[in-house]
Amino acid sequence: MDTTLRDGEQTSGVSFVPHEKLMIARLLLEDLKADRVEVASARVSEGEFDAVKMICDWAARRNMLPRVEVLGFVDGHTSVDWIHATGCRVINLLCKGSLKHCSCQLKKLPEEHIEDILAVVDYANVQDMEVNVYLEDWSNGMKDSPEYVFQLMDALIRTNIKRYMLPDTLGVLNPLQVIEFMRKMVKRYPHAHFDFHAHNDYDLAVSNVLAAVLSGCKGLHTTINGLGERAGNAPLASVQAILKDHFSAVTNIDESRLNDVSRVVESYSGIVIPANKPIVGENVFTQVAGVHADGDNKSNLYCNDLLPERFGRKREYALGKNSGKANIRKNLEDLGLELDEDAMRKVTERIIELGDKKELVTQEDLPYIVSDVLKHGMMDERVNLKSYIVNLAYGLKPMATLKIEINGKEYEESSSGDGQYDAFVRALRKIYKVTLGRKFPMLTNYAVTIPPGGRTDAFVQTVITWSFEDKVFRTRGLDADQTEAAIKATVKMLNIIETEYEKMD
Ligand SMILES: CC(=O)SCCNC(=O)CCNC(=O)[C@H](O)C(C)(C)COP(=O)(O)OP(=O)(O)OC[C@H]1O[C@@H](n2cnc3c(N)ncnc32)[C@H](O)[C@@H]1OP(=O)(O)O
Ligand SMILES: CC(C)C(=O)C(=O)O
Repeated sequence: MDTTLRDGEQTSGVSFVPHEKLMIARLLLEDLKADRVEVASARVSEGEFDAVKMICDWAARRNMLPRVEVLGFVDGHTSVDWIHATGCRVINLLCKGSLKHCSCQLKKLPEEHIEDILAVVDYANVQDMEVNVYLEDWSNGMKDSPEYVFQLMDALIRTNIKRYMLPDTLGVLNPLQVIEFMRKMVKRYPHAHFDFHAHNDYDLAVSNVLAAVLSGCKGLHTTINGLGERAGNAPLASVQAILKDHFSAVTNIDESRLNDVSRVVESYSGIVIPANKPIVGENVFTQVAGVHADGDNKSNLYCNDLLPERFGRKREYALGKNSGKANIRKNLEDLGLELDEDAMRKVTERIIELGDKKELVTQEDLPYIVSDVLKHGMMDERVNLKSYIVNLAYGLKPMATLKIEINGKEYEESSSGDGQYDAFVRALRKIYKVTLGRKFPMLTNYAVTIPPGGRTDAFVQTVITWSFEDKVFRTRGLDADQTEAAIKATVKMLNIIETEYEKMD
């Protein structure tokens, strides 16, 4: 069960608007094929009600409604009515799984809490709703008050509750404890369906999920990118990969869509995926060391079962001070370029030199480096920025005017924009789209790095990611001025796409 839209939204700073929730629910159910999704908590807000209703309307049209779940509270009729009115037919009832929570938060005796839960379950049944229950703080319950957990379970097991969802609410368990506690539950209630809900406070969420699987638990809760309260939940991508590769488990998840869905959630949540996050991080399929690239060239010696193509990704070979000839050869191959041994040595030396100065070298930089090192016109520049002015004035919109030569012809254009670079790109877009009638690439990411040290004259590196037709590529600009660095990266992009325009013409 994926709970990106409920626990994932409990990540500090994350709030999805209804159409984003609907889009993510569709991706989870239709593209990734998650078995179940928890999309909200009841009573939260009007916006949340609208979002759940939109998701349920959509799911009902596709016969997926039983796969949509909403968390509700032990509050008489209130949560059940709220959820029922959205069209959702599954309530995940938040019950207290430790004596401490029952007595300190609800200020109830166990018998009173059980009575309240049974009343909600009865009412949900009358409304024809399926009921799952959370035993919130179950992990501490098993440590400190197991007799309470069993008293609760003994009462609930006599009802038609479908699933018992066991959360490690504060992420305090280790895998050995998960095995011990989960086995106790399975032994005492052999016919019950248990879900396990991990939290990552000790970075053990994924390990704990696997321990739960080994101990007889039947359902797992995950989120995209591991979003969730505090340190988050178990990330779906990692759990899926481990289940398949280490346990030969079969799930319905379509791995090839994991990366795309992760990117959508990254963008809607605003929580950037760490570059080293397994499966979906930017760097995890990039070999850096020259020895690795060499081994891959000879016999894929540095590849494991996590082949990037499984997840809709591609292996890359970084360029920098740890590069050897093999990294460079791999990148040249991708560009359809070939160099002799001497040229190869010179280009390798230059890349190492740049890497030593902390400069990032992208694949798109390679033709320029080759051209520069070999002093011949390999990189024939068909787009030249002749002149430009960008200005910033208090109280006025930034303006840009530029003159550019494209395939020997000069064009001039001006535009205002939300910032200097935005004005520059708008002027450029006018030339490409209006004057030349061409498509213009979409800027999908813009990353600025400033070396530490607080110097205002330091070089700024701007790396822009573009998407054009079915290609995604990055260009880099380096300058003491941030706007100029971005403009340099943009002109590199324009030269790269010239060949694409040629193919289209
Ligand atoms: C571990 C988890 O992730 S639990 C996730 C639960 N989900 C959420 O909290 C969703 C977001 N929450 C909200 O929008 C709000 O907190 C609401 C609408 C649920 C309640 O809001 P408020 O009425 O303002 O109460 P508030 O947030 O201050 O306190 C929570 C109340 O719920 C009660 N409560 C706690 N757990 C439960 C439960 N399982 N069932 C019923 N009531 C509960 C508390 O005792 C407290 O009641 P009190 O005010 O009578 O002391
Ligand atoms: C909703 C609750 C049970 C939860 O997310 C948790 O306990 O971690």
